[in-house]
Amino acid sequence: MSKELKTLTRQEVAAHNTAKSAWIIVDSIVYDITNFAAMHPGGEQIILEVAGKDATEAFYSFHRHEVLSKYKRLVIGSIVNEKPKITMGTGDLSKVPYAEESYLQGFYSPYYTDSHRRFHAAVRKFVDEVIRPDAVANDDAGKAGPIDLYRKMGEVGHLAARIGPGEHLKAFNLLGGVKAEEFDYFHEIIAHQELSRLGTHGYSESLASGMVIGLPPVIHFGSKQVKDRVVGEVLRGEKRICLAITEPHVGSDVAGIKTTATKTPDGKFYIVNGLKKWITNGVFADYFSTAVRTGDGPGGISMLLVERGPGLETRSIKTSSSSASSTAYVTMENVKVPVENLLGREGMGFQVIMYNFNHERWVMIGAIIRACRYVVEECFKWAHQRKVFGKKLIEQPVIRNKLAHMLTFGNVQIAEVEAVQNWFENITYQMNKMSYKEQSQKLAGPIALLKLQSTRVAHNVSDNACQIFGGRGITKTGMGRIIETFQRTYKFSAILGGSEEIMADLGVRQAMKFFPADARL
Ligand code: HEM
Repeated sequence: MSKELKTLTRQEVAAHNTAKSAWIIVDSIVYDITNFAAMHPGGEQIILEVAGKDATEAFYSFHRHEVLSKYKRLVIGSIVNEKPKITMGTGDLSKVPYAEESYLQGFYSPYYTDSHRRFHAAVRKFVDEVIRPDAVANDDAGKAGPIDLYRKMGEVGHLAARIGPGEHLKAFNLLGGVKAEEFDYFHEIIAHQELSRLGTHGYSESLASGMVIGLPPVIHFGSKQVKDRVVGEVLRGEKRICLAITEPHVGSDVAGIKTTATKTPDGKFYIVNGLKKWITNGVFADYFSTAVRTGDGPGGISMLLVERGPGLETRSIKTSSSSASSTAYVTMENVKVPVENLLGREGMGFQVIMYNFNHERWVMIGAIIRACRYVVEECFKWAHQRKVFGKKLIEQPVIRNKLAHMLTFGNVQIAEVEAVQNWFENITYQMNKMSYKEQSQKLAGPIALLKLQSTRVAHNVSDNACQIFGGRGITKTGMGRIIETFQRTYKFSAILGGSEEIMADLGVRQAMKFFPADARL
């Protein structure tokens, strides 16, 4: 039974100013901390010092707003004729400048329509209500999203949305009432970015990052028989898939993979032997879209859908991210795979892998930009909450300068996060307009360069955010939680899907292809 809340005057609260009866006011709500004080993680004395008083400012100097929702049991009432000023409802848009993409903060956009806004509002609500409540605890505990959460994501078409526009969407009632026909890459990126906004890198990764890169090879290159069996069950969240390309000795240089697939004499199976490393979601995956060697050289690479079974083992790798991402070391020893599970033709593996690389990198760019934006929001809030040397941080020019560096690019006043966002939207628009073939020809270079630029921006954002948060920026719990996670995990995007160095080289090499023969200084 819920307890009855009182309406109290500030004088009434002031009378409860001792350890025997201690009440405090935080944002017009009255908390009875009498029994809690001795258990208070920040210490008994500090909290009793404000007994009987309005402790709003003191509270927000040391705690995230979410602490209050965890301690609702301490609430006994509210101050007469006052209402909370700090309202953060689930699913709400942030009003902090630059905390949302500009189309969500009252600016015009040539790209986003009502359909995108509807989709955004519904995805945000779903993520905040269904996924967010356990995200931090699971990320801390290294626990991946459970299969029933996958199923919920499947039911509302969130998994299908993360694979992008296409026929596969027709089987789902998409969030926001969006029709499969109107769904484009701007819708898709919303589905990815809202997970990035959780601020729990490992846990967010556990929610189907493996599928985002592992399922497209099946959709585009699988035989009808394999597709009919696998695509639906993965998109409904019943089974899970990952992409298995990298090996202990092979990272960005895919041509060097050593895992072999040899046909049995009757031609009915491949026997797969080899090792795969850094396989996101591999720990719990049922399916592995796997790069194997069926011959020599780059033309000897093929893609196979390997299913979990005898001979295939996975173990968790501890990375800087939470173990929730379920990144795996995979051993395949004499794993028997039906030849029907070949994705594309034998020797076509390189094309199958490359086919999805642009999309994968584009997803990663969208995710890291959104994570940067979240960090900027945290810094803005913190700079307004935190007082040092008698002033709010935001009143210190040095802090404004650091914030400016996140929002600006060097001395040129172009917003760093906003700049990459704008280039990103331009590329996304090209993806909506171009055929897949045209995208492959024209966008590999720009996407590579933008990925490089976005992770460099992330580097600067992380660095400045850490300085602004000080010790809290390197503390896992409390005010700096998001910053600590970000500085520990942004490097994933700078390495996975092609390292910054490879991206730089690829970007310039692609531009060279279009360099006119008659151009001279
Ligand atoms: C409803 C009232 C309050 C509740 C439920 C509460 C709860 C908590 C919790 C859960 C933490 C651990 C924070 C974390 O690591 O996430 C904490 C830390 C702390 N609290 Fe409170 N608190 C309350 C009020 C206050 C007030 C009024 C003050 C100061 C006057 C205060 C001062 C602190 C300090 C100094 C810390 C340690 C912060 C740090 O590690 O940097 N608390 N409190």
